[in-house]
Amino acid sequence: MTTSNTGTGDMQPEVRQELERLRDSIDNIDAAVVHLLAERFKATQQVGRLKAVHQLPPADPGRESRQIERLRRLAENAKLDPAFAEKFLNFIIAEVIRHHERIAEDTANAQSVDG
Ligand SMILES: O=C(O)C(=O)C[C@]1(C(=O)O)C=C[C@@H](O)C=C1
Repeated sequence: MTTSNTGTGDMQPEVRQELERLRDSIDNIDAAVVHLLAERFKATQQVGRLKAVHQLPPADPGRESRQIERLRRLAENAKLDPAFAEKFLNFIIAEVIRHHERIAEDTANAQSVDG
């Protein structure tokens, strides 16, 4: 067992208060991020269905390059590390592409059953 302070038990009241205030703010921001991501995935699910029905490829590398370019610029202006913004977008897009592939598979299977 170490003696390092990992909790908030032995903190000065002013420090504890400031930490709580900042954490409330962080919790609100995290909630907003989750809601925004949920909305984004709702939109991409619709794109996935549209692509599947019209037999378009799940990924569009040209579109991704333009999104990354734009997001890096936005990040720089917002004083956020553009490399982090790019990694974050790529992480989300990889998940979207997995969803698109699943939708395409399900759509193809449904069409082969329907004849
Ligand atoms: O815009 C599209 O074509 C999408 O499928 C959406 C999206 C994205 O998540 O933004 C995902 C995959 C594509 O490679 C490009 C962009």
